[in-house]
Amino acid sequence: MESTMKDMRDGASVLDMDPKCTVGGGVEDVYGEDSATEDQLVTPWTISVASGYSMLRDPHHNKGLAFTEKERDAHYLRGLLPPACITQQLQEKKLMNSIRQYQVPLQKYMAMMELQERNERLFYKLLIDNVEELLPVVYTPTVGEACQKYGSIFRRPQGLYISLKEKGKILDVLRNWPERNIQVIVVTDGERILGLGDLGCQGMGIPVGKLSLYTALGGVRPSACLPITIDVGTNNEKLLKDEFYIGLKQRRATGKEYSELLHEFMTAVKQNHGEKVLVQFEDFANHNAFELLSKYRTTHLVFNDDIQGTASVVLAGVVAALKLVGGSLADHTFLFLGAGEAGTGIAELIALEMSKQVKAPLEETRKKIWLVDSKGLIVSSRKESLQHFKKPWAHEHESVGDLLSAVKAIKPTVLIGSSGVGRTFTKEVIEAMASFNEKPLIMALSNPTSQSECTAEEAYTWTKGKAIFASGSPFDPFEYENKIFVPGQANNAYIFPGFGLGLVISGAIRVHDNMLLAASEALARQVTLENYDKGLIYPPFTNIRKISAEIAANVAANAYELGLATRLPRPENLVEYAESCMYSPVYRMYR
Ligand SMILES: NC(=O)C1=CN([C@@H]2O[C@H](COP(=O)(O)OP(=O)(O)OC[C@H]3O[C@@H](n4cnc5c(N)ncnc54)[C@H](OP(=O)(O)O)[C@@H]3O)[C@@H](O)[C@H]2O)C=CC1
Ligand SMILES: CC(=O)C(=O)O
Ligand SMILES: [Mg+2]
Repeated sequence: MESTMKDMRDGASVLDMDPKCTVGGGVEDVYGEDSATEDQLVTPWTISVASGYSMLRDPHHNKGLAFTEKERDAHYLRGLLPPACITQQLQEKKLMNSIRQYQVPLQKYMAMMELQERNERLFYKLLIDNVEELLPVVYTPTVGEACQKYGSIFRRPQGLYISLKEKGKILDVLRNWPERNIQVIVVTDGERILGLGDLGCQGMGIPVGKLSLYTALGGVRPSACLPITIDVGTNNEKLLKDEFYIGLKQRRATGKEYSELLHEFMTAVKQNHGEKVLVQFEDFANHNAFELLSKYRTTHLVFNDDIQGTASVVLAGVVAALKLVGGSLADHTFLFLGAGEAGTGIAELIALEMSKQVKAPLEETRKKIWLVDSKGLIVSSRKESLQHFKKPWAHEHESVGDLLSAVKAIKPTVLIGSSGVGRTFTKEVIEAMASFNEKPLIMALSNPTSQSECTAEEAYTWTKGKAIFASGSPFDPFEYENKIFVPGQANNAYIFPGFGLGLVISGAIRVHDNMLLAASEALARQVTLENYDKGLIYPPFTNIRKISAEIAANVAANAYELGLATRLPRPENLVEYAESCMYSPVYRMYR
């Protein structure tokens, strides 16, 4: 092989070589791959210089028709592109026109993924400039369907797959990733993908989607983002029987086998990427999620989006809603349907904020918060049999078996859905909320749209327009009795991009609960009077980069106060500093 390479460098023509080396119509079997028999090993050579044809195929550098005349000359692009030179703005217009032609959301998703693989900057330009329109395409709800069908829409692998097969070799696998300066990893094991359950290896759509938001909404460079799926098998029978399933066809590893693999992963991450890489756990089932978070929060920079990010975004919405419904946090009574990661995570952060505000112990403020799980209201008589994360919520009360009875018994002012089960806020439940509340706050957090506890239309009509409503997946504005109601989107996408940016720019080495409060506070104060007038408790996503910079600055400030920041000296103006660090998708000019 070496002599062949040398001949090439010395200018020997491919045609001078043994013509028998060429098969299947090819004329350049420079590396002898075609001539190798099937069981003969060959080296998969790659050309790494970004110029000419390879530059057009490289999504980090490709600009398509936006390459200027000068660039076309300088980078061997003449003839490889049609003559027209157009601007990035025109490319954007053309692509938006074409994406809008697709009627099926999954087709839009695939068009966006194809763009991301072809021209990364254009992908991010589109996403940033059209965020309200494209968020439901690259994120919830469409990403849920994409994960369900990942096996059949899968073209090129995105992200890094670490399966049980890689046990003992995870550090090597991490080193296979082409980028070196990773700042944020989003990792899932695919067991609780949105409210869609165990999608195994096909859950990869989630880390990929979350990280595109890290870049588009939070300004973290795409090359600093690494999506990872850990494949320990799946208990999804349908996938196990699917011949096109892309993951390990075995039931999920549990216990020691699971925790050893995860430990090897966490150790290798720190070894390969250092102390300051942020690992965001995403869509793990709750029987692993809480344990992973508590195990690694003291040794790594880790954050569980479903427990902590969701808590921060919901607290912000509730605090903002106080301007509409009145009273302080401690004046309200909360009832959750769903006592898992999201439910108990939110409950704990609300109780923490309340305890800071009223200077009362957490044990006291928790009493303002009630949760219902699949077995009914969580009460003290159930304590022995409850999972550990539910125990703090087992208050004194008689048994209550269902949500409607719980609503009638507790009379909450705020009703939060985090069950993953669609249409569980029935007409009776919502009417009951409206019967004893002037303005009931109703949050249907479950994703995707099919799992939402109720629709915006149901919340507004069943409360006769009294509800303040927000949901995890977006709903269109709804007209009721000649008034337009605009539902907010209570989704952790408001928090994690800015939160992560704040950790990155301050060089934080650990996540502290106060940082979640800081992020929440920064988000709540972005809601304007104009937003409130429309019934919104979150600012629109159109301003998300500004919002993310504010969140990042607040989180970073907190990291400095707590002595957890390593980027010294502390920048004077953290908002400006955060903004200056944010990735811009505008094309760079090439020399
Ligand atoms: N909007 C957002 O930003 C976010 C939304 N979510 C959404 O929240 C949902 C739940 O996520 P997560 O908390 O992680 O999931 P978990 O599996 O941890 O928790 C689900 C909870 O819902 C309960 N539950 C399930 N079915 C019913 C039912 N029919 N009636 C009453 N309770 C029920 C479960 O009860 P039991 O414990 O008895 O099994 C469990 O307590 C998902 O749909 C997810 O997409 C999650 C994170 C962020
Ligand atoms: C939004 C999110 O993280 C979830 O639904 O799991
Ligand atoms: Mg999630």
